[in-house]
Amino acid sequence: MATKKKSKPKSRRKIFTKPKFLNDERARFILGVTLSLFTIYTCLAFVSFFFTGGADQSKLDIKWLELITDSEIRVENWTGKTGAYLSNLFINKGFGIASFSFLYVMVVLSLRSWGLKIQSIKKSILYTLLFSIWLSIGMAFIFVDSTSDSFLFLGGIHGFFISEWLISIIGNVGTLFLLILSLLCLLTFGFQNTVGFFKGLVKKKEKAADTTLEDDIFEEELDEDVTEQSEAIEEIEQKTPSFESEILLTEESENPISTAEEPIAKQAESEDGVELKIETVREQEETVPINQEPLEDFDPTLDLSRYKFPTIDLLEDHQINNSVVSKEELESNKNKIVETLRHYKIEIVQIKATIGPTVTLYEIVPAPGVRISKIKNLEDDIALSLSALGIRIIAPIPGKGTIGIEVPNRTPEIVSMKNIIASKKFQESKFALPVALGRTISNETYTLDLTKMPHLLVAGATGQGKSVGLNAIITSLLYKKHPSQLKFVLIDPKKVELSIYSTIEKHFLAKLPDEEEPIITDIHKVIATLNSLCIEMDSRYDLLKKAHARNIKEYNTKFVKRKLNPENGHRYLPYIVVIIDEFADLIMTAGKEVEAPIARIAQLARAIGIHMIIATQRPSTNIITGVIKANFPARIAFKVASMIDSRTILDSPGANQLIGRGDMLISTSSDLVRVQCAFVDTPEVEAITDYIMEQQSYPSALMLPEYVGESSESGAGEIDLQKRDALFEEAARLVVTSQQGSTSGIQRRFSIGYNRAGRIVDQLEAAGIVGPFEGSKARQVLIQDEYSLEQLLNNIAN
Ligand SMILES: Nc1ncnc2c1ncn2[C@@H]1O[C@H](COP(=O)(O)OP(=O)(O)OP(=O)(O)O)[C@@H](O)[C@H]1O
Repeated sequence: MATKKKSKPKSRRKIFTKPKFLNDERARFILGVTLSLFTIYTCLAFVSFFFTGGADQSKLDIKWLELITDSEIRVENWTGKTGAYLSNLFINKGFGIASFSFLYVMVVLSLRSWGLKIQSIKKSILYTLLFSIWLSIGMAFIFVDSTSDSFLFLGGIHGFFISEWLISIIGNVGTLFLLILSLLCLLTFGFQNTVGFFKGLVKKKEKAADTTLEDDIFEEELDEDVTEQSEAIEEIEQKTPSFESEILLTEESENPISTAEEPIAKQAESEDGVELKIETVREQEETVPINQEPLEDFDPTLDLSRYKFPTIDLLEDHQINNSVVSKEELESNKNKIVETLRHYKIEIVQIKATIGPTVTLYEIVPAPGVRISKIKNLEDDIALSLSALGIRIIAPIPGKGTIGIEVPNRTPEIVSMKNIIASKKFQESKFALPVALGRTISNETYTLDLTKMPHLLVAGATGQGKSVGLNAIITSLLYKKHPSQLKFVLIDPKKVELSIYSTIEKHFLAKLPDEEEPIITDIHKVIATLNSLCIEMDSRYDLLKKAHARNIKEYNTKFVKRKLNPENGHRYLPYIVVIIDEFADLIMTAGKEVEAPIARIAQLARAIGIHMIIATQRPSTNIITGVIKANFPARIAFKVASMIDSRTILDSPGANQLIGRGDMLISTSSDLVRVQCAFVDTPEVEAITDYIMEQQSYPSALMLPEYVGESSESGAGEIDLQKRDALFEEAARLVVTSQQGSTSGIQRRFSIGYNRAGRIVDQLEAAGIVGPFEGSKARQVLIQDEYSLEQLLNNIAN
């Protein structure tokens, strides 16, 4: 079955898939070197051909093998027989000097092996081929006579024959027109702004014609205008520090006359200098559309522009075998409910059944005068009379004034992830981080926006569907997000559940810089990763502050609109989703060390796009502590063993009455919804990750900031203060004046790496300027004023 599943997507994939060995960085390196050297070699051979081709020509009309094996033959070409043969083949027998353009394709290929993309390979091959064909015909057409007695065919044999053929059919003029037309076609389809360029040329000509008449009259005023205008531009430049205006002004200043030539010149005649300044500002605004080309929106997906989102057929339809709830089952349950209520003298006016995937909701409207609390008190009796597990009474159903009794179906349905992903609701969802979880009792697709939650706590006894639930969450995000927009940090102390995602490391995962494993399993690394996320959080907050953005959405919009300059440290911020499977294991072994950074991220990370999903089998109060609970308002409960567990997770009973196999209660703010979790099997997840893995990736996983917490603790004692960092004194002054001893603060202030900043902090600790490492909190500053600091620095220096 598995083979059948996997073969499907493969048959649909592109013919030219990247060879497997190119996934290895070393192989790519060697290939890059080989291609680069070969490009240089070929280039030398071609150049040499112009000087030596005449002398070599008579020796090159034999096969290459014969040529290289015959030791009698000597050639002049600087690159030997092979070079001479190659150049003759390409230049004379092929495309003439247009053969040089093939070197461009080789440069593109070599650069790609080094990880640099200047153009798509397909495009560069296509355009180079078309251009070579055109140039070779063009060259042969123009130089048909001048090279007739030379060894060199500037258009190659290819160009010669085609041009001769064309001339015989449409004559010289026709061939010339055809060449012009085909060149225009090439330029128009090859470069986006060709049409704009020609339009611009025409306009410039028109303007020039208009203004020549006025030029003499306004010559003097123009000089003044230009000076005043450039002053005004300078003024604006100082006032508007934005990235956009910088580009605009540079372009403007390249051609100041053309802007001065326009209406401003006319105004100068009748109005004074102040007016002119105002005109200049308006003029500058109007030029934006003309200069828009360099300001085209930044596209974060461009690096992996050919990335294809997983297709729906990678998922399976598990719903085929679902059986429907029979009428007889519905009738029998209805009768039992009515009878039991009657037994307690409760009359009902209406009863309505809504068949859900796992349970059917019987909605009762009691007769007037019946108190709802009376029915609620009968919960246990009703459950007993229906003698079924998993009965839940909702009295009243919020916002409806009816009473709901959920009765499990005899054969629960499986809700396929395939149907949920294909649903209109999910497909058309505009959520920033859309998660499709399953189906509600009324068979609606249940989706939520993770950014709104903003974190999720998932709990449930073993075997009740937690892992499937986590896979459903991850899968739905993979179906909607491009690798540039989303990164996962996967923490899995159990080492098995999330390992399936390690293959998409370079597309979708984030990890510590020198970490080998894509999925974090070791407790020390978990602590370091969580603290590193805190650093990332701080640095993202700094970026938002600098950009005057309130949240990641606003920030990224500004970045995309090129209002934030990458040279000032700005970067496109992907969402980061941190998933911790088996949180209990972490808290039991590391306690506060994991709880503190988790709580900190949970409290603050909403605005900057870091969201956490923590899952546990053991929903007891020593694991889901008050701190954790307070920071995770959105919770999902699969079936748990006891009502106490249910209260621990949801603050209400109910999760203990679920029926398992993905039956869950989702609590968001005040809402509590029963949802049947979508089922996605491991082979399906594998098919999705394989599909992603086989596509072009980033060179590595996203690198989180370095965290050097623990090493600083042990290292401080061994620091040699004689080998102080060059920034030691400055950093000490910064720490004392700001009374803040954080490594990230020093890193930002001096624009240095985290490791170096960490070493400086170690030295500050050894010198007694800051206190010891205190987890994710900033260190205490032990020197209170600058005078004491200077004394201390003097002592160290002596
Ligand atoms: N949504 C679902 N629909 C149908 N069956 C499900 C669903 N979720 C889980 N199951 C069934 O329950 C089994 C156990 O699910 P899962 O592995 O997710 O449990 P778990 O809570 O993660 O257990 P553990 O905590 O021990 O890892 C699955 O193999 C599957 O057969």
